[in-house]
Formats: sequence, structure tokens, C-alpha cells
Amino acid sequence: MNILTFRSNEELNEAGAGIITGLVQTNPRAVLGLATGGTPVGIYEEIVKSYNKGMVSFKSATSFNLDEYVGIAEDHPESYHAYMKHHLFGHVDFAAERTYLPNGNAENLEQECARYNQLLEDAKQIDLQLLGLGHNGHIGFNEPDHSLVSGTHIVKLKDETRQANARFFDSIDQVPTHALTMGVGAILKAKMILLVVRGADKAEIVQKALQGPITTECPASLLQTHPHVVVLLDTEAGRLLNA
Ligand SMILES: N[C@@H]1[C@@H](O)[C@H](O)[C@@H](COP(=O)(O)O)O[C@@H]1O
Repeated sequence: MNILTFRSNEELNEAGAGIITGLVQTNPRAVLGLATGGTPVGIYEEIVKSYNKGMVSFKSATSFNLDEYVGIAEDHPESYHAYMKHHLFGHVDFAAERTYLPNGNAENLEQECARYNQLLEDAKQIDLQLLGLGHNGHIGFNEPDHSLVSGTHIVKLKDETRQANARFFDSIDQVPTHALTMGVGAILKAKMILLVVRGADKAEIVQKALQGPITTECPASLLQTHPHVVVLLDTEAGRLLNA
């Protein structure tokens, strides 16, 4: 595991964007696993800047998003469909037919999970999976539990996760109770994983995830088993790591 700590958000964003654009420059047909939440916003901004300078094109790339809420419309401002359009897809040249997100409004959610799994299987392997980290160690929406699921599945969000995401909604009651998420099997199958974490409030979970026991009670700890993980931290998020 390659852990890099940055003193400023700017440097962290440039490093994250540089890894992603560098991959697409060398492999224009790269398959990217993309994440949402507050953490990647600055990285997406840097990617858009590089695109606007003509340094990179995504027209032959493919993307899979990790997750989507169940039961809010795609055009709801807090849906992950809307998030991706707002922060990335609306500004760069990804081909719409090669940007995939689970559909949290599908009539049959089980079938939707199966469809998404099939798409992932057809793509063979994600070249780079971008991840943020939940305060309880969740990755995507794979919440801590006594067992974890390998493929795309429906998940009941923990109260703490809904609380954490309530800042994006008018009130906690509006935060969806369920989501569809790629499973840990699909995440760990990626060739490379880029985990990004910021802020003092995540320092404890960063230490547990990267240096604690490998346990389904902290899904991110499973990343310790992956052969190619790069972690980008700000100094606050990294402050409890043992040298
Ligand atoms: N499903 C997302 C995750 O993909 C994200 O990494 C995490 C942290 O979010 P944030 O970056 O806003 O702290 O929680 C969200 O609920």
C-alpha cells in the first residue's frame, strides 16, 4: 500500500487528478470506477481543468459508479446521477453510453443489481477504482456488518451514514434509507485502487482501515489485501497513522 500525505487540498487534488488523467492518457480505453461524496469533488475539478487544457480525452473511456440512492429521481440534485453530471460528466467528453450508474429507481431492484453485475463482468476489469471512506469504514455503500456481499446489492443505510449525508439534503428525513452499491468483490477486483480521505474526523477510521485488523466490521480494511492501493490523505486524516 502506497500512502501519500499532502499538506494542502490543492496538492492532493492535483495528485489524484494526475493519477486518473495519466492513466487515461496512456490507456484511452481505460475503465474507471468512480465515486461520489464530498471527497472527490476537488479531484474532479482538476480533471475538468486538464480536459479544458486539451491534455486528456475520455471519449473512449468507460466509467462505472459505485452506488446510487434508492427512490430519489435521477434529476434530484442529490442523486449520484446528478452529482456526476454536475461535477464531471457535464464538463468532459465521456460517451453517455459508456458511463454507468446503478438505477436506484428501477422497478425491480434485484434485476437492476443483476444487470449492473453483468455490465461489470462484460467490462472484465476496472483499471482504477476511486474510493472515498465513510466514518464507519464503509466503501461505496458497503456498510460494516458480520458479512459482506461480493456483487452489486441493495443496502439499508446505517443511521450514521444517513446522518453524515444529511448535510446534502434539507433534512435527515429526506435522506434515502436504502441504496444500490457495487459489492466489495467488484471493488477488490479492480487493477488499482485510489483511496482518498480528508479531514480530522476521519483520522481514526483511516488508522483502523489501513493498519487495524482486516474485518468486515470495517469494510475498508479489506483494502489491505489488495496488491495495488494508493492512498491520498491530507495531514489531518493521516495524523493517527503509525509510521
Ligand atoms: N456512498 C458514499 C461513499 O462513496 C463516500 O466515499 C462516503 C464518504 O463521503 P464523503 O466523501 O462525503 O465524506 O460516503 C458516501 O455515503
